[in-house]
Amino acid sequence: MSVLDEIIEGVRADLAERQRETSLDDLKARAEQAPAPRDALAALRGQGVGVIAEVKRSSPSKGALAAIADPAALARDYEAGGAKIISVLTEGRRFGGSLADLADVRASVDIAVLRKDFIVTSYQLWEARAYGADVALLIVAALDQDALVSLVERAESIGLLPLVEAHTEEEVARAVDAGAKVIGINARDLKTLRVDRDVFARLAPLVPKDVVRIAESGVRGPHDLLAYASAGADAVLVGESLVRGRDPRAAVADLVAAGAHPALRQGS
Ligand SMILES: O=C(O)c1ccccc1NCC(=O)[C@H](O)[C@H](O)COP(=O)(O)O
Repeated sequence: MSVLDEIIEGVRADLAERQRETSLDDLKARAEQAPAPRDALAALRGQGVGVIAEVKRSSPSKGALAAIADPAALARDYEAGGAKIISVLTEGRRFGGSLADLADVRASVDIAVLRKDFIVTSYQLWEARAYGADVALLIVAALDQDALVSLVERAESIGLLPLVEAHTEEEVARAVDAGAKVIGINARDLKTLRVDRDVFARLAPLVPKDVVRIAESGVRGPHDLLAYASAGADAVLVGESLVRGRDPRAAVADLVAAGAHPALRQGS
């Protein structure tokens, strides 16, 4: 069984527990009460190469990364540093996250928030919206094509922007066929956990020009942002280097400054 399969097995077990506790109707009612979605697509299409800053306590590849007692305070630092979107890992077993983190972060910042999890059912999309997410991650490798298409449509119908994540040529083609407006290319192979930053440069040309391209994983500092930008990234998604650093606000600001360089993209 691959790491991704193991993660999803745990996600399904935890999901079954939550589904026993909260009916879909109750979840939909909560989603109705949630604050209106923020326009993440406009943010991503704005000037410069944007930064999506992640709240990440631990990971399967690195184990414990940072305690993060107050995810909302970290998110406010990210926002003050100029992040365009906050990513919140809500998977509990391997990443130490929760839906409570998502709600806390969303209530504490004025920018859009991504639910980063292993979404396999529409119930999780309703959860994402109910707890305040504006964007939801859909991982192509975790879904068959019918499920991917249906989750992209369902996400959009309830006001979530789907960020569709691909790792291979075939997965990029599936993301495009599913109608993704935003495609993330993850440098981390979810089967081996190896990070290969060159994957982005190889796959980005396969993404149509009108689709936002996000480079995910492996950003250690401005030099990696600039490399991804020169390969066509509209934004980068950064976790580990921000949560491990001493000053997350300054680290985001350094990335944002690099992404605002006049030689890079000027928005669409
Ligand atoms: O981070 C992991 O070890 C991991 C393992 C298996 C599935 C997903 C995983 N990470 C999720 C992510 O995609 C990253 O958190 C995100 O791209 C940020 O990456 P980084 O800046 O390298 O922490």
